[in-house]
Amino acid sequence: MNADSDASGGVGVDADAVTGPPDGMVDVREELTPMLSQYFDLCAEYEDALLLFQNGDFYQTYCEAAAETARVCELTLTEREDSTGTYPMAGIPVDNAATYVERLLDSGYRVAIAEQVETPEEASGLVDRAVTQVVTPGTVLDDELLGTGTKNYVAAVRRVGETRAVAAVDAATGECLVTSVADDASLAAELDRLTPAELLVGPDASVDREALSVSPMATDHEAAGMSDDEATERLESYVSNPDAVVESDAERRACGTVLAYAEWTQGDDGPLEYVTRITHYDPREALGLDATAIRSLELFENRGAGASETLFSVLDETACALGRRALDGWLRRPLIDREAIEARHDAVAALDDDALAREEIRAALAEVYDLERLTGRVSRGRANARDLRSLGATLDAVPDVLAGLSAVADDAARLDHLRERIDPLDEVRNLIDRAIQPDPPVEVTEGGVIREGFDEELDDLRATEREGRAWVADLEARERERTGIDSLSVGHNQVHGYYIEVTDPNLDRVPDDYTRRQTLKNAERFYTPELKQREDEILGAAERADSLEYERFREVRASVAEETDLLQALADALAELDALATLATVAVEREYVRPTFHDGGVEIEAGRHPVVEETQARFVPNDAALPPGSVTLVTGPNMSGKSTYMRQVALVVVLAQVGSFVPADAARLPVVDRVFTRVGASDDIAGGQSTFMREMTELTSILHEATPASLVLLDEVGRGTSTADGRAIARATVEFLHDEVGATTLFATHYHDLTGLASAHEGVRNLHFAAERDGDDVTFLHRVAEGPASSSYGVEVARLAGVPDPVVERARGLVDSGDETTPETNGHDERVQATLDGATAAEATTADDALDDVAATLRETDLATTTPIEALTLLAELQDRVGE
Ligand SMILES: Nc1ncnc2c1ncn2[C@@H]1O[C@H](COP(=O)(O)OP(=O)(O)OP(=O)(O)O)[C@@H](O)[C@H]1O
Repeated sequence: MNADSDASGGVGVDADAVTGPPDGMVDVREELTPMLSQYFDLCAEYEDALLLFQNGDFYQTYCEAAAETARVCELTLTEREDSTGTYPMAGIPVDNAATYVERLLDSGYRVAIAEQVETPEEASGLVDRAVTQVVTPGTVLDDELLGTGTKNYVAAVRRVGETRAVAAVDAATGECLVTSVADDASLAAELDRLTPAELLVGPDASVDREALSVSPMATDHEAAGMSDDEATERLESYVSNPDAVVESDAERRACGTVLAYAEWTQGDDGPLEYVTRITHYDPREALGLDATAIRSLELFENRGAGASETLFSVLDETACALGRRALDGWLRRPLIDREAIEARHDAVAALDDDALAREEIRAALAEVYDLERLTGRVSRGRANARDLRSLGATLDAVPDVLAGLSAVADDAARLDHLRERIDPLDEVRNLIDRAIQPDPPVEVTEGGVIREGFDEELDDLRATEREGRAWVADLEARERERTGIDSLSVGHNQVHGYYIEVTDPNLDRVPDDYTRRQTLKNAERFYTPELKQREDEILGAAERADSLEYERFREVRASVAEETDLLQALADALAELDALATLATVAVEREYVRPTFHDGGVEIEAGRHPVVEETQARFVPNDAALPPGSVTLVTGPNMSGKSTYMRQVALVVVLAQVGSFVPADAARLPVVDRVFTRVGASDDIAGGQSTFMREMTELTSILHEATPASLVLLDEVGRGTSTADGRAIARATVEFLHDEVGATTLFATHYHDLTGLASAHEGVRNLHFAAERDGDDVTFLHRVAEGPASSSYGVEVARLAGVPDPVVERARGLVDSGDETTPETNGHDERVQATLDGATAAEATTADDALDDVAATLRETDLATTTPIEALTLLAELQDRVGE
């Protein structure tokens, strides 16, 4: 059904041999013992999952699945004997299954967990087992397996006509999103942005997985909800009026499919109660950042060796997990609605100004647990008493959050809105506080969960139990006195319960009402009718109290679950507040300023790179003034700061639209619709495609998709091919962007002659970075300046490095004979013009190639580490080459 996924569902090893009914049992199917027969059936029912079969304290696997589980989880492979034969067996301890399940997931398996759904006492014969959960990469619920920072989506893609719809569910929080796009490229971009852990592709749709930069597990699932009717029905079990949520049949089907699958993974017993919000969004309502841009701007991932700082890590001063995920989402989808952006700026400004209120809010938010996921667990009936306590503690913090929020001096509409939405849910809070013990055990069936005073019947039972135990505790003293045996003792063990122990020498003094219970080496153990009766009372009361507690606990949990909607709304509001307070904190700590918007170009005063400035002892701020639609060529030696500059411009733009203040002294910006990046070939990770091919593919999408409202960063386009071709492509690209696209562009290049384009095109401008001498060292000032870099900056750097004058002069002469463009004159001779016009004579081409060769060598030479002798040798070599 899933055209794109391979048969193994993305699993690395031969998953079919591991999942499904074990081959070794097929022939003896009818003779299997009832338990193995049950195992066999469940394997057959969940054939694309590795089945964990609970047997007491262990989840067992058999046959090939056992061998694979033992291998992946590094467990011992044992055997199980049965009348039909001996089967390999591997067991995972139920108590810490999470880490093993994680390993299985990492190895590409989905894991079906078949639990005992009745106790051996309840069972008549074989204990009943059922799959209560299928753990898949996209539907993991266990906190231990989920990072707190990001959402974990399972997504489904469906297509009707040209409409490709994507629906995604975050199973841990119940968030459900749906959207559509009109072509495959936008589909890939949207999936890249969602970064689903798991992907279902409907029979009507296709996804080019090669085009994705994420690699979700491909799921080939016979989900219901594939037809329009089924999907509608499925959707109606979540929202009463699906048409208010979905905008097309494709979206309806995508929602139906993803919900059906999510239900299946949760044991397939009806709608998931915690999925209360199905949100439709339009990708065009967010600033378009595709995976390439997210990667090259290092929003979440640092690509430098050994470096770990990213834009997210610099910003992430969030107080709680809710805020962390909100901030992550904001960074993936900056806004494009100016009003909405400014509303965030207003809120950040208000929080920025009021340090006291801000810190009060943040201190209160630090007490907030992961309310989104806790609520998910409560409504799934999976929360334990500790979870309820954490939920209660979160609600306890809410009045403080509100107090802080009310104290904020300045007005901001977003903050007002949050004040209205943040509801301490007093009833829920009181209920949890009254009902649940402050520090309850993990197990909810063994007592110690419900507080005294909450339930009279329970209190009575506990009192009976306590009195009984007190009576037993005093028994030893009483019996010693009655019998006169000083060594008499009262004890308890699991097998025999309470007993009175008398050592052999004293046995003649044992009273008549003692009944023998157990004989030891040097002593006898007895009970009395009264002790027996008390014991029964204690045990009876304890047992009834435990089960009553469990009952009460479930009632409390169910009434909290009734408030799922409100709890989720509260979680959303706290998340937003944390994200805003974080942006305010970062703005204060790192001296960011509030940007303003206008209809002109990008105007940044003393801008900084938010990440590089963190790692650089002295970061040099730079201005940027890019008229709308201009193409700015950035030249300068390697390591002079070109990439950093270009990225910092883009990051300022992105941050501003996230709602953040920006690292600059001032910024006036347009609202940008998309940020495109195409960075140097050398930065590419070797993929299946040749780097040049990849570079050209990326360039194609930029040239097709950029609009006059886009910001484009191009770093050394054309580098991956021959110099002549590369230069030609670079020039044609500049011209096309300038003449046809009109996107504001920053273009870093080593093709020096491109800088001549500035005189022919009004919108093409030059900026450069230069190097200077600092004592004996060459230093890069990292300061941007008008005009192109000197055509002979390599030679210039050689001079600064201390290469002897005659050599420098000779080199300069050689370069000058080819190209005399300098930053001062900003001119270009006829030869350059001829090259630009493409009308180069064969003779000139040969000379060009030699010069290109020299220029390339000069560029690649790291002068900072070149000794004078090496420089001399190099120059001699260059001279030879030009001489030829
Ligand atoms: N404005 C700045 N202030 C201080 N240090 C800077 C600044 N800009 C860049 N740097 C430092 O210089 C290094 C090189 O910068 P960058 O990578 O931007 O140079 P580049 O000109 O793009 O080089 P290449 O042409 O090799 O790609 C950076 O890693 C950073 O440490």
